Amino acid sequence: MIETKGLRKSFRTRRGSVDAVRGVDLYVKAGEIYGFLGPNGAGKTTTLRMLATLIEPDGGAATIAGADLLRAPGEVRRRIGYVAQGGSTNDGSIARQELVLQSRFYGVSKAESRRRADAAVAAFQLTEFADRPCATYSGGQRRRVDIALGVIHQPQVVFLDEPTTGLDPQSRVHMWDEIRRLRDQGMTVFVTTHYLDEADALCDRISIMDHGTLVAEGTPAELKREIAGDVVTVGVNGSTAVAAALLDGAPYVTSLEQTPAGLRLYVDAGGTAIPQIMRTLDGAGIALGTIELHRPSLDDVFLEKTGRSLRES
Ligand SMILES: Nc1ncnc2c1ncn2[C@@H]1O[C@H](COP(=O)(O)OP(=O)(O)OP(=O)(O)O)[C@@H](O)[C@H]1O
Repeated sequence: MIETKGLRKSFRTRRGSVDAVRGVDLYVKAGEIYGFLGPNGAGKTTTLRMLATLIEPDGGAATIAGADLLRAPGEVRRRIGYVAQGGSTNDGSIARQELVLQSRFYGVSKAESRRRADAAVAAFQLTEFADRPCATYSGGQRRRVDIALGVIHQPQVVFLDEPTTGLDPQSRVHMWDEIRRLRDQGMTVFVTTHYLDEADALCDRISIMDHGTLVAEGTPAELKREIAGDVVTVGVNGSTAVAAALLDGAPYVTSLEQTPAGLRLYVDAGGTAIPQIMRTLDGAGIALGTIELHRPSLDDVFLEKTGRSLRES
């Protein structure tokens, strides 16, 4: 649905030039939620704006929903929706009217535009406030209106630039449901985010960008598995040294450390290793105190690829 090859963009500044995007190859499948993750200034928005035809790439190629970005940007524009970081509503506008206008803008008849606006008001749960000015909406309500506006012309692909930034946790989760609903209707969703938990919970696949290039791509689970497997911490009632001797060298344990709290085991897959660890200890008459599974986070992936933490950057 989206394919790019060597996409790049530099900006001239007073001090010289900034290579914002330095050759990005992306492949986004139809009907998936694709997350684009990276620290501030990584080049996410610049990439998104190129794909949404808002700025011209300096080089490379891209096809979006079957249309060529460089040769047929007008065609790309008709097939996509774009929701900017700050949204596009102003305080005085009224959601239902804006939805009708936006639909009319895409050449849809008045009657059909009204019908679509009513359907969007129901689908995005805007009924309570859709006929009041936007100035009176909460942050989450306003973001829902922004997204409803971005998809009123029923695009094949929608680009969402940080749709949940600034929302409280409950509104963020609500927004995830809205985004999943778009995917379930067959839309391809390309979403940028700073939030690791969001990328993890929401996205079918993600890529991580840093300094204008992609440093990792895959499903959240694949990326996390790729780096380290899982960690299981075990506390035993009795001799930790005996438990360590029993578990060290077990085929399902990659490596093992003794810690003040007990044992730290590195395993390929915690879900299968935990029952085996429990059986081994039980068979030797060692009473288990605690056992916990820790899965590596996307931050660990970023740390592994770039040498620094996404949270700190
Ligand atoms: N119009 C511009 N002129 C000069 N430099 C720019 C321009 N737009 C972006 N940049 C620079 O390009 C780099 C990438 O910026 P971009 O906005 O794409 O990053 P981002 O990953 O979206 O960051 P954020 O998460 O903060 O939105 C940054 O160094 C930024 O300062």
